[in-house]
Amino acid sequence: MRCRVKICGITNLDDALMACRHGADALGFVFYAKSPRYITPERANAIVSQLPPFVTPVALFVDADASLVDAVINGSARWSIQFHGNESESECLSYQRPYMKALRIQQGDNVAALVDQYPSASAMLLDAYKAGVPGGTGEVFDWSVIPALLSKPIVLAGGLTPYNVQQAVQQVRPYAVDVSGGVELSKGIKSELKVREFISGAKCE
Ligand SMILES: O=C(O)c1ccccc1NCC(=O)[C@H](O)[C@H](O)COP(=O)(O)O
Repeated sequence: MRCRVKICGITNLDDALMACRHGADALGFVFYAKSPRYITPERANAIVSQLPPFVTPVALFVDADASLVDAVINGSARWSIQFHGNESESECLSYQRPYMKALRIQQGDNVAALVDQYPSASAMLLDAYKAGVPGGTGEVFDWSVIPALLSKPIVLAGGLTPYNVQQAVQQVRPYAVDVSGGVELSKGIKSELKVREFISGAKCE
């Protein structure tokens, strides 16, 4: 089964359409004000309204107020959600949208038990842990801590690049891979060459 690709931290229409042209399956939009990839709900919904079909926009939050989540998802029925903070399953479920829950993995974590805490999630995103940095760290975690069989599709994230994504896919066999910093020219601005190479490397059988 081919590995799907989410390009995260989209901040402008040109990068969104470029990623779609190269085969991105999902685009991530960061609604966390401290991130250099932060985008307003209005700008994100303007981009989403111009996306081609068969690409999923993913709204990314870190322990956000319901008012912010609603301001984003009420702008389009296409939104899927990624909860990247300490959100409980009941909070994630309350928005009645398909969602992924991100887990920031540390050595010694019982990954299977953490995944099982979100039975209603459509997938679990496994990311690197860095104290004080909720995501977009650019750091890889030890993929060997990921059990071969888990109760949910896995989206692998954290420090992926065009140079390590093929190894990541072959070792972990995730449902999808996710990248933000590894395909950028600068924070929030994507490199077409890196995006093209990343997607090519991720989707090779
Ligand atoms: O991308 C961000 O700036 C970010 C900030 C705060 C919370 C989450 C964030 N990104 C979430 C993602 O899904 C990233 O793609 C993921 O953390 C991997 O980032 P990177 O290591 O830069 O590829």
